[in-house]
This record gives sequence, C-alpha cells and structure tokens, in this order.
Amino acid sequence: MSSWRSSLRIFDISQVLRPGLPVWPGDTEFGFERTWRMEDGSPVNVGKMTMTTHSGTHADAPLHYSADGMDAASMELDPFIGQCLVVDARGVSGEIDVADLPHLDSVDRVLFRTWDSFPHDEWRSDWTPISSEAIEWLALQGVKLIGTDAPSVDPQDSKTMDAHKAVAKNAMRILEGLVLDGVEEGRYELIALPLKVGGGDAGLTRAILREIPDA
Ligand SMILES: Nc1ccccc1C(=O)C[C@H](N)C(=O)O
Ligand SMILES: [Zn+2]
Ligand SMILES: [Zn+2]
Repeated sequence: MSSWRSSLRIFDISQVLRPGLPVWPGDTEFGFERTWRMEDGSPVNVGKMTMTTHSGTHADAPLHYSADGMDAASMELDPFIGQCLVVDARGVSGEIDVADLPHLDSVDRVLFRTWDSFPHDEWRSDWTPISSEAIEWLALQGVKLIGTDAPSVDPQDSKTMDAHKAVAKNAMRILEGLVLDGVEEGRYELIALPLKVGGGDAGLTRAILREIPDA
C-alpha cells in the first residue's frame, strides 16, 4: 500500500500588497485606507485600495504591450494553471539568453528565479531581463507562459520592449513580480489566476506553486 500524502506542499510565490510596496518609478504608489470603521460604530471594517495595475505579482494582459490587445478580463485561464518548470537563473549575467536555457521536454510554463533574495522593500532596477531570442526559442519548444521574479521581462530602460513583443508575436502569457526565494529548480503545479479586470492592462495575481506527487 503506497503512502498517500495528506497534503502537497504549497509555495506562496506572491508579494504582499501593502503601503510602501516598491512600484515602477513614477507609477501609482499602493494606497490603503479604511472607509468604514467598527471603532466609529460601523458594524464592519471596510477598506479602499489604490494601486497600479502592475503592483507586485501580476500577469500582463496583451493590452499592456499591444494597443489592440485583449484586456485582463478576456485572458483565458489555461496558461495560468498547470505544470511548470522553475529555472534557477541566478548565475546569469546580463540577460537570460538561449544559451542559459535548460533542455525542455514537454513543459508549457517556465518560471525564472533571478534574485538571490527578493527585494521586498526596495525598487531594484538592475534585474535580469529575458532576451527576445530566448522567448522565441521557448515559444518554439511550446512554452505558453513565462514567469519571472523581476518586475519586467524587458530592461527598465527599454524603449523597444523586445521581450514583450516576442511574447505578443507568440501569443504567450507573462507573470512578473513572482517571489521564488527558496524554490528549488524543478517541476511544480502552477496556480496563478489574474484578477478579472475589465479594461485592465494587467491583473494582480495570487500565485502559488504546489508540489507534484511523486509519479
Ligand atoms: N508600471 C509601469 C509603468 C510604466 C512602464 C512600465 C511599468 C511596469 O510596471 C512594467 C511592467 N510590469 C511590465 O510589464 O514590464
Ligand atoms: Zn507588468
Ligand atoms: Zn511585462
């Protein structure tokens, strides 16, 4: 009788949305205020949040990088749920290129860990972007979703957005701002559902990885 796991380990790979959350320079700071207070006699506490669509862990919608792209509410869910491969790219200098990619066999989703320790409390503009050649190669291998612990798949000063354009050309999906500290390289189940934001150029996402039972 093989032992049955009572539960599979879950890794929460999402940032905490909170005031002080580092955001893209010049973008909307995360704001939170209480609009109904129990201390004022209200039967409940209710809050109000203001934030950029690209706050913390999020999925870009095609509308972000294509003027006529679909919004976050229209994105299909399949790319965001299923088996993925976490790749440790911490040793990569410059940008992740084809030579930095592992051999892939039948994997639809690839997540890149680039930070030794995720910068929760400071904006770091020196992240490791992904080259458009690497994205094209991943698309050729059948990859449908690319995730990163960086705030963008392109460099902060990009004007041509080559990585996003390669994603658009291959109808792939993007997760950015993941927290992959402590996640070993390997295969996991990804569950990362973007908020269904009508007109949204991105969807805030609670992303998790779940261990895959030993075959
Ligand atoms: N908030 C911004 C404001 C202006 C330009 C870029 C951003 C981004 O957040 C980058 C985005 N996460 C991206 O998909 O690359
Ligand atoms: Zn984004
Ligand atoms: Zn992006």
